[in-house]
Amino acid sequence: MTAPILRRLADLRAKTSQWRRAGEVIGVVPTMGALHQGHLSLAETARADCDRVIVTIFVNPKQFNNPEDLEKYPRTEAEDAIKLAPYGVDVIYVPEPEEVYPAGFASTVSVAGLTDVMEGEFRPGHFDGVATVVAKLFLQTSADRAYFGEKDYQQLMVVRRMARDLDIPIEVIGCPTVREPSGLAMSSRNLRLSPEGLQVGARMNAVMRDVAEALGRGAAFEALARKAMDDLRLAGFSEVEYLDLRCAETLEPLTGATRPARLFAAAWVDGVRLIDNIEVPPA
Ligand SMILES: Nc1ncnc2c1ncn2[C@@H]1O[C@H](COP(=O)(O)OP(=O)(O)OP(=O)(O)O)[C@@H](O)[C@H]1O
Ligand SMILES: CC(C)(CO)[C@@H](O)C(=O)[O-]
Ligand code: BAL
Repeated sequence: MTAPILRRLADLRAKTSQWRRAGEVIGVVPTMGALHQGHLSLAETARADCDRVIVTIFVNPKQFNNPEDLEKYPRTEAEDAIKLAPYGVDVIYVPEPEEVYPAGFASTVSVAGLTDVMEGEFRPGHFDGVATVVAKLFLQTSADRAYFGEKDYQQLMVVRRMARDLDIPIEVIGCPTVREPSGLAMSSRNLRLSPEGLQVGARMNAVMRDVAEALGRGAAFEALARKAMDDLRLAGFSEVEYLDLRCAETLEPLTGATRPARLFAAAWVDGVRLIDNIEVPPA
């Protein structure tokens, strides 16, 4: 059975206050819809972990630095509800825009430091939009636990910092990236890739895995990175925005796999911006 779709905060609160009174643990999975197996894996984990599960679907205009990206973002609400049916979620919260940003809305949540690099650098304003909407969704749902994908690893770190800094009593849980058999990280934006674009996209993870393996053998990042960026362009990416090796805990840049390290990339194909990140074994 498909879960009820609630569009009004008052209706959501009627449910959550009942659940809280009964002492039930509430989990939330925030999404922008166009659900795929990556999102569904978050719903599955939340279902196994919590008494009540809320999936939110809201295409948040404040986090899109690129108007064309916002306009082309896929919206597939009816299919999304059907895809969620087997996962037994309790409520799908699809707020009307004015439930999130009522007239006169004037506040921004901004996380410093972690947002200076990578996605923050190439998508100005993006993380202010994410932190603001996620803070609102945490407070609106009054969830005890929130589930985010490691595919957006920097976002996961930003959201965790925001919740701690603002004393929002919620545990932010990171879940592994779900991939296509080709290695391509599942993403709603993949829907906009041509068959050739899908093949190019898959090369991102393959190139990253080669770099991670060489780093694990003790190689220095600088030379590897230059070759890997060339490889990505040769594979068909029209632009490679970054290929960075960073500390998995602080996001500081690293020259080799000397600390818990992660490799991050962003590149364009078919006019679509793809991102990925993977753990790097210690050298
Ligand atoms: N392949 C994936 N594996 C695990 N979690 C994922 C995956 N893709 C997205 N998520 C997570 O789902 C949540 C909602 O993400 P979102 O709706 O932006 O989907 P998306 O596929 O990342 O879309 P896009 O990146 O194109 O905006 C986020 O926590 C995100 O990290
Ligand atoms: C967390 C999120 C739902 C906030 O709009 C979005 O950034 C996403 O889908 O990853
Ligand atoms: N996947 C993070 C949301 C975004 O790309 O805007």
